[in-house]
Amino acid sequence: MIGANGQLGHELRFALASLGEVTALTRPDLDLSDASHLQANIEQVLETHHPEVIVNAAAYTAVDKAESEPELAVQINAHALQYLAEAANASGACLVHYSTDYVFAGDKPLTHQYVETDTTNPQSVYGRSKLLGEQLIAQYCPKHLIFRTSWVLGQHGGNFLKTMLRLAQDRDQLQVVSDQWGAPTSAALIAQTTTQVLTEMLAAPADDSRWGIYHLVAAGAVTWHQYAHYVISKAREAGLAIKINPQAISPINTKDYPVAAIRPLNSQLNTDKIRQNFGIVLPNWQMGVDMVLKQVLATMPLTTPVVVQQGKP
Ligand SMILES: NC(=O)C1=CN([C@@H]2O[C@H](COP(=O)(O)OP(=O)(O)OC[C@H]3O[C@@H](n4cnc5c(N)ncnc54)[C@H](OP(=O)(O)O)[C@@H]3O)[C@@H](O)[C@H]2O)C=CC1
Ligand SMILES: Cc1cn([C@H]2C[C@H](O)[C@@H](COP(=O)(O)OP(=O)(O)O[C@H]3O[C@@H](C)C(=O)[C@@H](O)[C@H]3O)O2)c(=O)[nH]c1=O
Ligand SMILES: [Mg+2]
Repeated sequence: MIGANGQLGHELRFALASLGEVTALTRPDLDLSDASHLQANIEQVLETHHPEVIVNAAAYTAVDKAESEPELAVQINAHALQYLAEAANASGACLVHYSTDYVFAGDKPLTHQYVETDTTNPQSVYGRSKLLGEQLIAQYCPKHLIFRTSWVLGQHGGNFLKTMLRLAQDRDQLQVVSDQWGAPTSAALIAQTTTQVLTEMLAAPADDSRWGIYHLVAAGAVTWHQYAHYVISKAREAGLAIKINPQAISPINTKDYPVAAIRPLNSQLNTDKIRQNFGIVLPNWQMGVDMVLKQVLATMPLTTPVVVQQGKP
């Protein structure tokens, strides 16, 4: 597994262990930005470990920063994957990879979800780099699984949930966009589902029609504003010293939150394909958010909830 120190990488370390021995590689073990040595380095890694499955959880994920360093984002999220896919294919290994809702423009009506075959049209450097990565993997390694997910949160690494908890402790005002819709999806859910699909596919022939691309997101949809409100309210109930009153989290439009990269307004991904091919029914986004919130709060100082005694003057 590559990218073992990311949000998803941490969860994959645990989940994949049920399939066999996991080699968890981090950036110093294999640097995907090292274009001139990458092909040789990948071959070396494969010769050393002889993996049956290569899972790539490494990526350039800084969406706004990518706008100012597109070459690096495209190297890590796309060009590096051509070597990986070629080497996987040559060795007979299958390649598992992750992509994003940001490959879509997000201009579909909000009453509709994106399906795997919908036309892609990324609006950001990050989205374009991830789309090119998908295409290179599909071209160079037919035995692949690409899981498109969205709004990932986990115990380890940075994410929106942690950002909101930090801001809610420091500020008494917050503005959060309320016109982008998607599904927060926990890294643990992605890792468990990957393992479940892989368990089946490792027994499948190289030409099984189920290799390919799948949407893998929690069920339901929220705006970032609703998500922030949910997390901050729950953290306050749990005893975190929240400065902001949840009523002071203001919904704003995307156009009033100027950032470098354009995000999709509709990030809703349809998961019928993974259900039809593998019988996997994904839980609501709240389940993963509650779980991660509990894990994150366990690392923070909480005030003892005030016990109100009843029946006394
Ligand atoms: N985060 C999200 O909201 C979403 C993520 N995805 C996709 O899911 C996958 C996992 O994302 P997530 O776990 O959140 O990402 P993280 O940003 O948490 O982790 C990415 C990992 O990639 C590693 N990495 C970055 N550059 C290189 C490099 N040059 N060589 C080797 N490793 C590198 C990082 O290493 P280091 O720890 O050293 O920095 C980090 O451990 C990615 O493919 C991402 O595009 C899809 C939808 C949403
Ligand atoms: C911190 C903050 C963000 N926002 C907005 C900006 C943005 O539209 C939205 C989410 O902010 P983030 O910077 O966390 O979002 P972003 O980094 O774009 O998250 C994306 O990451 C990549 C890797 C993916 O693949 C996507 O699925 C998605 O998870 O909330 C506010 O409105 N107010 C705030 O105070
Ligand atoms: Mg981000």
